[in-house]
Amino acid sequence: MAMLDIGIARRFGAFDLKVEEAIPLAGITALFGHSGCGKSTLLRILSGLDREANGHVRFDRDIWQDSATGQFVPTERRGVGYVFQDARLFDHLSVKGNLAFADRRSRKIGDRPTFDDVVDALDLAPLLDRSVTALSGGERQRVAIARTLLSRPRLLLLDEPLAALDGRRKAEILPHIASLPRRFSIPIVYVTHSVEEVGQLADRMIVLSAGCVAARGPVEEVLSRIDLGPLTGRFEAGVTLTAQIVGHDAEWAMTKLDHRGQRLLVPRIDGAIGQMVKVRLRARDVALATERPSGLSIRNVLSGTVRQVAAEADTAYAEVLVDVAGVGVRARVTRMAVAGLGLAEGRPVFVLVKSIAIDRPAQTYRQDDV
Ligand SMILES: Nc1ncnc2c1ncn2[C@@H]1O[C@H](COP(=O)(O)OP(=O)(O)OP(=O)(O)O)[C@@H](O)[C@H]1O
Repeated sequence: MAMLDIGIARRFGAFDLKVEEAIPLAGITALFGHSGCGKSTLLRILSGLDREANGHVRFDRDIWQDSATGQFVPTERRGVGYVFQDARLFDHLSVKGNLAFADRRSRKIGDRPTFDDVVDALDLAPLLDRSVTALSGGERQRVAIARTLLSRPRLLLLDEPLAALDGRRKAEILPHIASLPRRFSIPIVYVTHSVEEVGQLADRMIVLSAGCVAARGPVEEVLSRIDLGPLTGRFEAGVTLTAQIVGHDAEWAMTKLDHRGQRLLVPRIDGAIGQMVKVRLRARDVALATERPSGLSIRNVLSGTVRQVAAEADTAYAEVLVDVAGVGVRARVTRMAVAGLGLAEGRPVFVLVKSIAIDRPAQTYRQDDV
Protein backbone atom coordinates (compact mmCIF):
# COMPACT_ATOMS: atom_id res chain seq x y z
CA MET A 1 0.00 0.00 0.00
CA ALA A 2 1.16 3.55 -0.75
CA MET A 3 2.43 5.41 2.29
CA LEU A 4 2.92 8.90 3.59
CA ASP A 5 6.44 8.54 4.92
CA ILE A 6 7.46 11.04 7.59
CA GLY A 7 10.86 11.50 9.24
CA ILE A 8 10.69 14.96 10.71
CA ALA A 9 12.20 17.03 13.53
CA ARG A 10 11.06 20.54 14.47
CA ARG A 11 11.97 22.65 17.47
CA PHE A 12 10.23 25.69 18.98
CA GLY A 13 12.15 26.79 22.10
CA ALA A 14 11.76 23.96 24.61
CA PHE A 15 9.28 22.07 22.42
CA ASP A 16 10.77 19.33 20.27
CA LEU A 17 8.73 17.44 17.68
CA LYS A 18 10.30 14.20 16.44
CA VAL A 19 8.17 11.93 14.28
CA GLU A 20 9.18 8.84 12.31
CA GLU A 21 6.02 7.42 10.89
CA ALA A 22 4.57 5.69 7.83
CA ILE A 23 0.88 6.43 7.38
CA PRO A 24 -1.05 4.21 4.92
CA LEU A 25 -2.69 6.28 2.21
CA ALA A 26 -6.15 4.84 2.80
CA GLY A 27 -8.94 5.35 5.32
CA ILE A 28 -8.81 7.74 8.28
CA THR A 29 -5.73 8.08 10.47
CA ALA A 30 -6.34 10.04 13.66
CA LEU A 31 -3.53 12.14 15.03
CA PHE A 32 -4.45 12.20 18.67
CA GLY A 33 -2.99 13.84 21.76
CA HIS A 34 -3.43 16.45 24.45
CA SER A 35 -3.23 20.16 23.75
CA GLY A 36 0.28 21.27 22.83
CA CYS A 37 1.64 17.81 21.91
CA GLY A 38 2.43 18.90 18.35
CA LYS A 39 -0.53 17.78 16.23
CA SER A 40 -1.03 21.04 14.34
CA THR A 41 2.72 21.49 13.96
CA LEU A 42 2.91 18.11 12.21
CA LEU A 43 -0.09 18.90 10.03
CA ARG A 44 1.44 22.22 8.97
CA ILE A 45 4.62 20.39 7.99
CA LEU A 46 2.67 17.84 5.91
CA SER A 47 0.82 20.58 4.11
CA GLY A 48 4.02 22.45 3.24
CA LEU A 49 3.34 25.45 5.49
CA ASP A 50 6.56 25.03 7.49
CA ARG A 51 9.86 25.22 5.63
CA GLU A 52 12.01 25.05 8.75
CA ALA A 53 11.43 21.39 9.66
CA ASN A 54 14.38 19.02 9.39
CA GLY A 55 14.06 15.66 7.68
CA HIS A 56 11.84 14.30 4.96
CA VAL A 57 8.21 13.83 3.93
CA ARG A 58 7.38 11.50 1.03
CA PHE A 59 3.93 10.96 -0.42
CA ASP A 60 3.97 7.56 -2.12
CA ARG A 61 6.84 8.01 -4.61
CA ASP A 62 6.89 11.81 -4.52
CA ILE A 63 9.40 13.58 -2.34
CA TRP A 64 7.60 16.55 -0.77
CA GLN A 65 10.59 17.73 1.21
CA ASP A 66 14.03 16.54 2.16
CA SER A 67 16.35 18.80 4.11
CA ALA A 68 19.35 16.64 3.11
CA THR A 69 18.91 17.58 -0.56
CA GLY A 70 17.10 20.90 -0.08
CA GLN A 71 14.02 19.65 -1.97
CA PHE A 72 10.79 21.35 -0.98
CA VAL A 73 7.48 21.08 -2.81
CA PRO A 74 5.31 24.10 -1.95
CA THR A 75 1.78 23.72 -0.60
CA GLU A 76 -0.01 24.42 -3.86
CA ARG A 77 1.85 21.59 -5.63
CA ARG A 78 1.37 18.93 -2.92
CA GLY A 79 -2.28 18.31 -3.72
CA VAL A 80 -3.22 18.60 -0.06
CA GLY A 81 -6.60 19.79 1.20
CA TYR A 82 -6.48 21.43 4.64
CA VAL A 83 -9.58 22.15 6.74
CA PHE A 84 -9.12 24.19 9.91
CA GLN A 85 -11.12 24.35 13.16
CA ASP A 86 -12.91 27.43 11.95
CA ALA A 87 -14.36 27.13 8.47
CA ARG A 88 -12.67 29.82 6.39
CA LEU A 89 -15.28 30.65 3.76
CA PHE A 90 -15.87 33.60 1.47
CA ASP A 91 -18.59 35.40 3.38
CA HIS A 92 -19.69 37.49 0.38
CA LEU A 93 -20.57 34.35 -1.61
CA SER A 94 -23.38 31.82 -1.27
CA VAL A 95 -22.68 28.17 -0.47
CA LYS A 96 -22.88 27.44 -4.19
CA GLY A 97 -20.55 30.36 -4.94
CA ASN A 98 -17.96 29.08 -2.46
CA LEU A 99 -18.07 25.58 -3.95
CA ALA A 100 -18.09 26.78 -7.56
CA PHE A 101 -15.01 28.90 -6.89
CA ALA A 102 -12.99 25.86 -5.77
CA ASP A 103 -14.47 23.72 -8.53
CA ARG A 104 -13.43 26.16 -11.29
CA ARG A 105 -9.95 26.69 -9.90
CA SER A 106 -9.11 22.98 -9.81
CA ARG A 107 -10.52 21.94 -13.18
CA LYS A 108 -7.08 21.39 -14.61
CA ILE A 109 -6.34 18.76 -11.94
CA GLY A 110 -9.32 16.71 -13.03
CA ASP A 111 -13.08 16.53 -12.84
CA ARG A 112 -13.36 13.97 -10.05
CA PRO A 113 -15.02 14.18 -7.64
CA THR A 114 -17.73 16.13 -9.43
CA PHE A 115 -19.57 19.10 -7.94
CA ASP A 116 -22.70 16.95 -7.58
CA ASP A 117 -20.85 14.05 -5.93
CA VAL A 118 -19.46 16.36 -3.27
CA VAL A 119 -22.75 18.16 -2.67
CA ASP A 120 -24.40 14.78 -2.25
CA ALA A 121 -21.70 13.36 0.07
CA LEU A 122 -22.02 16.31 2.45
CA ASP A 123 -25.76 16.70 2.01
CA LEU A 124 -25.51 20.31 0.89
CA ALA A 125 -28.24 20.47 -1.77
CA PRO A 126 -30.73 22.22 0.55
CA LEU A 127 -28.15 24.87 1.45
CA LEU A 128 -26.73 25.79 -1.95
CA ASP A 129 -28.51 29.13 -2.29
CA ARG A 130 -27.93 30.22 1.30
CA SER A 131 -25.41 32.88 2.25
CA VAL A 132 -22.58 31.28 4.22
CA THR A 133 -23.10 33.90 6.94
CA ALA A 134 -26.50 32.31 7.62
CA LEU A 135 -25.18 28.83 8.37
CA SER A 136 -24.73 26.99 11.66
CA GLY A 137 -21.20 26.01 12.71
CA GLY A 138 -21.74 22.42 11.55
CA GLU A 139 -23.12 23.52 8.20
CA ARG A 140 -20.16 25.86 7.70
CA GLN A 141 -17.77 22.98 8.36
CA ARG A 142 -19.58 20.76 5.86
CA VAL A 143 -19.23 23.52 3.26
CA ALA A 144 -15.54 23.96 4.15
CA ILE A 145 -14.90 20.23 3.71
CA ALA A 146 -16.85 20.16 0.43
CA ARG A 147 -14.93 23.15 -0.88
CA THR A 148 -11.65 21.50 0.00
CA LEU A 149 -12.70 18.26 -1.72
CA LEU A 150 -13.50 20.26 -4.83
CA SER A 151 -9.87 21.38 -4.94
CA ARG A 152 -9.36 17.67 -5.79
CA PRO A 153 -6.66 16.93 -3.22
CA ARG A 154 -4.75 13.65 -2.98
CA LEU A 155 -4.72 13.87 0.81
CA LEU A 156 -7.18 15.55 3.16
CA LEU A 157 -5.89 17.05 6.41
CA LEU A 158 -8.58 17.92 8.94
CA ASP A 159 -7.44 19.92 11.96
CA GLU A 160 -10.06 19.50 14.71
CA PRO A 161 -12.89 20.37 12.33
CA LEU A 162 -15.53 19.65 14.99
CA ALA A 163 -13.83 21.34 17.95
CA ALA A 164 -16.20 24.31 17.99
CA LEU A 165 -19.40 22.25 17.65
CA ASP A 166 -21.77 20.91 20.27
CA GLY A 167 -22.55 17.18 20.60
CA ARG A 168 -25.58 17.22 18.34
CA ARG A 169 -23.86 19.06 15.50
CA LYS A 170 -20.88 16.73 15.82
CA ALA A 171 -23.13 13.71 15.51
CA GLU A 172 -24.64 15.18 12.33
CA ILE A 173 -21.35 15.72 10.60
CA LEU A 174 -19.39 12.60 11.70
CA PRO A 175 -21.09 10.16 9.31
CA HIS A 176 -20.38 12.49 6.39
CA ILE A 177 -16.68 12.61 7.20
CA ALA A 178 -16.60 8.86 7.83
CA SER A 179 -17.90 8.15 4.33
CA LEU A 180 -15.33 10.27 2.44
CA PRO A 181 -12.33 7.89 2.15
CA ARG A 182 -14.40 5.08 0.64
CA ARG A 183 -16.50 7.33 -1.50
CA PHE A 184 -13.70 9.39 -3.00
CA SER A 185 -10.70 7.08 -2.42
CA ILE A 186 -9.04 9.85 -0.45
CA PRO A 187 -6.93 9.25 2.64
CA ILE A 188 -7.57 11.52 5.63
CA VAL A 189 -5.33 12.57 8.48
CA TYR A 190 -7.66 13.77 11.21
CA VAL A 191 -6.35 15.78 14.15
CA THR A 192 -8.35 15.60 17.35
CA HIS A 193 -8.05 15.44 21.11
CA SER A 194 -11.42 13.70 21.42
CA VAL A 195 -11.27 9.93 22.07
CA GLU A 196 -14.90 9.78 21.09
CA GLU A 197 -14.22 11.13 17.59
CA VAL A 198 -11.29 8.75 17.18
CA GLY A 199 -13.43 5.77 18.16
CA GLN A 200 -16.23 6.71 15.83
CA LEU A 201 -14.24 7.80 12.80
CA ALA A 202 -10.75 6.50 12.53
CA ASP A 203 -9.29 3.24 11.27
CA ARG A 204 -5.86 3.85 12.74
CA MET A 205 -4.46 6.26 15.28
CA ILE A 206 -1.18 7.83 16.21
CA VAL A 207 -0.89 9.05 19.79
CA LEU A 208 1.42 12.03 20.16
CA SER A 209 2.80 13.02 23.52
CA ALA A 210 5.15 15.99 24.03
CA GLY A 211 6.25 15.90 20.39
CA CYS A 212 6.87 12.12 20.20
CA VAL A 213 4.79 9.18 19.01
CA ALA A 214 3.67 7.28 22.14
CA ALA A 215 1.57 4.66 20.32
CA ARG A 216 0.27 3.78 16.88
CA GLY A 217 -1.94 1.12 15.33
CA PRO A 218 -5.54 0.15 14.63
CA VAL A 219 -7.91 2.19 16.81
CA GLU A 220 -9.37 -0.90 18.52
CA GLU A 221 -5.90 -1.99 19.55
CA VAL A 222 -4.56 1.36 20.76
CA LEU A 223 -7.70 2.29 22.70
CA SER A 224 -7.64 -1.03 24.53
CA ARG A 225 -4.08 -0.42 25.79
CA ILE A 226 -4.40 0.44 29.44
CA ASP A 227 -0.65 1.01 29.75
CA LEU A 228 -1.14 4.29 27.88
CA GLY A 229 -3.05 5.54 30.94
CA PRO A 230 -4.12 9.18 30.80
CA LEU A 231 -2.69 9.59 27.27
CA THR A 232 -5.90 8.11 25.88
CA GLY A 233 -8.06 9.71 28.55
CA ARG A 234 -9.26 8.70 31.99
CA PHE A 235 -12.84 9.92 32.03
CA GLU A 236 -13.29 9.38 28.30
CA ALA A 237 -11.22 6.20 27.93
CA GLY A 238 -12.94 3.31 26.21
CA VAL A 239 -12.86 0.93 23.29
CA THR A 240 -14.63 0.56 19.98
CA LEU A 241 -16.28 -2.70 18.96
CA THR A 242 -17.31 -3.60 15.44
CA ALA A 243 -20.67 -5.38 15.49
CA GLN A 244 -23.30 -6.47 12.99
CA ILE A 245 -26.95 -5.40 13.00
CA VAL A 246 -28.98 -8.61 13.39
CA GLY A 247 -32.43 -7.25 14.19
CA HIS A 248 -34.61 -4.31 15.12
CA ASP A 249 -37.24 -4.38 17.84
CA ALA A 250 -39.92 -1.90 16.80
CA GLU A 251 -41.91 -2.21 20.04
CA TRP A 252 -39.03 -1.16 22.29
CA ALA A 253 -37.16 0.94 19.70
CA MET A 254 -34.03 -1.14 20.15
CA THR A 255 -31.51 -2.68 17.75
CA LYS A 256 -29.82 -6.05 18.31
CA LEU A 257 -26.17 -6.36 17.40
CA ASP A 258 -23.93 -9.38 17.15
CA HIS A 259 -20.39 -8.99 18.37
CA ARG A 260 -18.44 -12.18 17.57
CA GLY A 261 -21.30 -14.42 18.64
CA GLN A 262 -22.47 -12.33 21.62
CA ARG A 263 -25.48 -10.02 21.67
CA LEU A 264 -25.61 -6.30 22.35
CA LEU A 265 -28.82 -4.30 22.61
CA VAL A 266 -28.67 -0.61 21.77
CA PRO A 267 -31.22 2.14 21.24
CA ARG A 268 -32.43 1.94 17.65
CA ILE A 269 -29.82 2.49 14.93
CA ASP A 270 -30.89 3.30 11.39
CA GLY A 271 -29.23 0.55 9.43
CA ALA A 272 -30.14 -2.55 7.48
CA ILE A 273 -29.80 -6.03 8.88
CA GLY A 274 -26.34 -7.33 8.05
CA GLN A 275 -24.67 -3.91 8.20
CA MET A 276 -21.64 -3.47 10.40
CA VAL A 277 -21.46 -0.66 12.96
CA LYS A 278 -18.82 0.63 15.33
CA VAL A 279 -19.99 1.10 18.88
CA ARG A 280 -17.99 2.71 21.63
CA LEU A 281 -17.97 1.46 25.21
CA ARG A 282 -16.52 3.89 27.71
CA ALA A 283 -14.50 2.22 30.45
CA ARG A 284 -16.43 4.13 33.12
CA ASP A 285 -19.75 2.70 31.82
CA VAL A 286 -18.61 -0.92 32.08
CA ALA A 287 -19.21 -2.93 35.25
CA LEU A 288 -17.88 -6.40 36.00
CA ALA A 289 -19.40 -9.41 37.74
CA THR A 290 -17.93 -12.79 38.58
CA GLU A 291 -21.32 -14.52 38.20
CA ARG A 292 -23.98 -14.00 35.54
CA PRO A 293 -26.34 -11.52 37.19
CA SER A 294 -30.11 -11.86 37.22
CA GLY A 295 -32.87 -9.38 38.06
CA LEU A 296 -30.89 -6.50 36.61
CA SER A 297 -31.99 -3.69 34.32
CA ILE A 298 -28.76 -3.97 32.34
CA ARG A 299 -29.43 -5.82 29.08
CA ASN A 300 -25.89 -6.23 27.84
CA VAL A 301 -23.96 -9.04 29.47
CA LEU A 302 -20.88 -10.25 27.63
CA SER A 303 -18.66 -13.03 28.88
CA GLY A 304 -14.92 -12.66 28.88
CA THR A 305 -11.67 -13.25 30.72
CA VAL A 306 -9.56 -10.71 32.59
CA ARG A 307 -6.42 -10.00 30.59
CA GLN A 308 -4.83 -7.26 32.67
CA VAL A 309 -5.45 -5.22 35.82
CA ALA A 310 -3.78 -1.84 36.32
CA ALA A 311 -4.48 -0.15 39.64
CA GLU A 312 -3.93 3.60 39.88
CA ALA A 313 -1.98 4.27 43.03
CA ASP A 314 -3.14 7.91 43.15
CA THR A 315 -6.90 7.31 42.78
CA ALA A 316 -9.60 4.93 43.97
CA TYR A 317 -9.69 3.31 40.55
CA ALA A 318 -8.26 0.46 38.55
CA GLU A 319 -8.46 -0.22 34.84
CA VAL A 320 -9.34 -3.80 33.99
CA LEU A 321 -8.87 -5.12 30.46
CA VAL A 322 -11.22 -7.98 29.65
CA ASP A 323 -10.85 -10.23 26.61
CA VAL A 324 -14.29 -10.55 25.01
CA ALA A 325 -14.04 -12.97 22.08
CA GLY A 326 -10.55 -11.75 21.25
CA VAL A 327 -11.29 -8.04 21.63
CA GLY A 328 -10.10 -6.02 24.63
CA VAL A 329 -12.87 -4.23 26.57
CA ARG A 330 -11.83 -1.75 29.26
CA ALA A 331 -13.61 -1.38 32.58
CA ARG A 332 -12.88 1.40 35.07
CA VAL A 333 -13.82 0.06 38.49
CA THR A 334 -12.70 0.82 42.01
CA ARG A 335 -9.58 -0.83 43.41
CA MET A 336 -11.84 -1.94 46.23
CA ALA A 337 -14.01 -3.87 43.73
CA VAL A 338 -10.93 -5.47 42.20
CA ALA A 339 -9.86 -6.72 45.62
CA GLY A 340 -13.37 -7.73 46.70
CA LEU A 341 -14.08 -9.75 43.54
CA GLY A 342 -10.56 -11.16 43.31
CA LEU A 343 -10.14 -9.82 39.78
CA ALA A 344 -6.86 -11.02 38.34
CA GLU A 345 -5.45 -12.15 35.02
CA GLY A 346 -7.21 -15.26 33.70
CA ARG A 347 -10.36 -14.85 35.82
CA PRO A 348 -13.61 -15.39 33.86
CA VAL A 349 -15.96 -12.42 34.25
CA PHE A 350 -19.17 -10.94 32.89
CA VAL A 351 -18.99 -7.50 31.35
CA LEU A 352 -22.12 -5.40 31.99
CA VAL A 353 -23.03 -2.34 29.96
CA LYS A 354 -26.22 -0.29 30.08
CA SER A 355 -27.53 0.08 26.56
CA ILE A 356 -27.72 3.86 26.82
CA ALA A 357 -24.04 3.97 27.72
CA ILE A 358 -23.09 2.75 24.26
CA ASP A 359 -22.14 5.66 22.03
CA ARG A 360 -24.20 5.87 18.90
CA PRO A 361 -22.28 4.64 15.93
CA ALA A 362 -21.07 7.17 13.39
CA GLN A 363 -20.83 4.87 10.46
CA THR A 364 -22.34 1.74 9.03
CA TYR A 365 -20.65 -0.51 6.52
CA ARG A 366 -21.50 -3.41 4.32
CA GLN A 367 -19.81 -6.48 5.73
CA ASP A 368 -17.42 -6.78 2.76
CA ASP A 369 -16.07 -3.27 3.49
CA VAL A 370 -14.70 -4.27 6.86
N1 LIG B 1 5.08 29.19 15.32
C1 LIG B 1 5.38 28.80 16.56
N2 LIG B 1 6.27 29.47 17.31
C2 LIG B 1 6.60 29.06 18.55
N3 LIG B 1 6.06 27.98 19.16
C3 LIG B 1 5.16 27.27 18.46
C4 LIG B 1 4.77 27.65 17.14
N4 LIG B 1 3.85 26.74 16.71
C5 LIG B 1 3.66 25.84 17.71
N5 LIG B 1 4.46 26.16 18.77
C6 LIG B 1 4.55 25.42 20.03
O1 LIG B 1 4.70 24.05 19.71
C7 LIG B 1 3.97 23.24 20.62
C8 LIG B 1 3.00 22.35 19.84
O2 LIG B 1 1.95 23.14 19.30
P1 LIG B 1 0.80 22.56 18.40
O3 LIG B 1 -0.05 23.69 17.97
O4 LIG B 1 1.42 21.72 17.33
O5 LIG B 1 0.03 21.61 19.42
P2 LIG B 1 -1.36 20.86 19.25
O6 LIG B 1 -1.12 19.45 19.69
O7 LIG B 1 -1.88 21.05 17.87
O8 LIG B 1 -2.25 21.62 20.32
P3 LIG B 1 -3.84 21.98 20.33
O9 LIG B 1 -4.56 20.67 20.52
O10 LIG B 1 -3.95 22.87 21.52
O11 LIG B 1 -4.15 22.67 19.03
C9 LIG B 1 3.30 24.17 21.60
O12 LIG B 1 4.10 24.25 22.75
C10 LIG B 1 3.28 25.50 20.86
O13 LIG B 1 3.31 26.57 21.76
